[in-house]
Amino acid sequence: MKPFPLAQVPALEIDRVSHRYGARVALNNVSLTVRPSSFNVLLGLNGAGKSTLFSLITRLYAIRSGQIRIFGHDVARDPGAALSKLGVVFQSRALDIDISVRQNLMYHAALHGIASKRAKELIAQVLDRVAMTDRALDRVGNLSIGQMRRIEIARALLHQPRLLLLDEPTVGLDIKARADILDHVRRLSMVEGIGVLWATHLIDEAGAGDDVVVLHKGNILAHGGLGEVVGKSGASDLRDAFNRLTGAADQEEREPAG
Ligand SMILES: Nc1ncnc2c1ncn2[C@@H]1O[C@H](COP(=O)(O)OP(=O)(O)OP(=O)(O)O)[C@@H](O)[C@H]1O
Repeated sequence: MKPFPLAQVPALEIDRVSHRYGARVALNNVSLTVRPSSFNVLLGLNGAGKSTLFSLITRLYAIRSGQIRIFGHDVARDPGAALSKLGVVFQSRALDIDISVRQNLMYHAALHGIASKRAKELIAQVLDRVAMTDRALDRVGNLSIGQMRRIEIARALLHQPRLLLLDEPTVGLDIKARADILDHVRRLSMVEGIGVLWATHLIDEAGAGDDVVVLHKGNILAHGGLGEVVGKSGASDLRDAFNRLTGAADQEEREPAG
């Protein structure tokens, strides 16, 4: 990973975070950093711990071990300041399908305490960012799944967050819609300087300029630029690197040292 300029506070810092459900360890001493203006692909198979990590970052679950900071604000101690900088697109559907796109966004703006006049300006901006301006008055239920995803992204951007988390945002989308959404969010990170953490099990969603985090059974196995992760594991491409890293970890689990 590129070093931080001294003045640049990380968008997200996860510092030695662990989480258990009863006896099951879901996250084991996880540390990772997301820089502003960077696109980070959090790669993990089912059960890797991606959703658990997102639940801790968003305070759905209490952080029992370790620390999480958003632009330097500790999520546990200073949640208001930390969460005001955060936008989230969860796996589950977040829109009311019986009302229009604009009504959904007005409702979300009201939840964030944004006054109606300002909300209208922000809604125009976010719809433009996801190329959905012409659908503002449509009932959400009439949109395709890909278009709904774009509106969910617009909704997450409404309060102008500087860090955006997306949990498996392309589930259920066809190849074209997937590529479009990836492209939109990559552009947001580049053009607007938003730090993005994009959780997926789809290896081909990681692109050449991205940072990659490999999470497997609650452990971070690699974190860095895509080229660096591939190079360090002696692999030919990211798929090969992922298979080598997770295969070696599984082997170690079967044959613990000592
Ligand atoms: N509420 C819960 N109670 C008990 N175990 C849980 C609970 N939620 C998750 N787990 C376990 O914690 C581990 C991590 O799950 P998590 O949902 O965070 O993974 P994930 O990477 O998001 O997977 P997926 O892609 O399938 O959603 C798994 O072993 C899972 O079975």
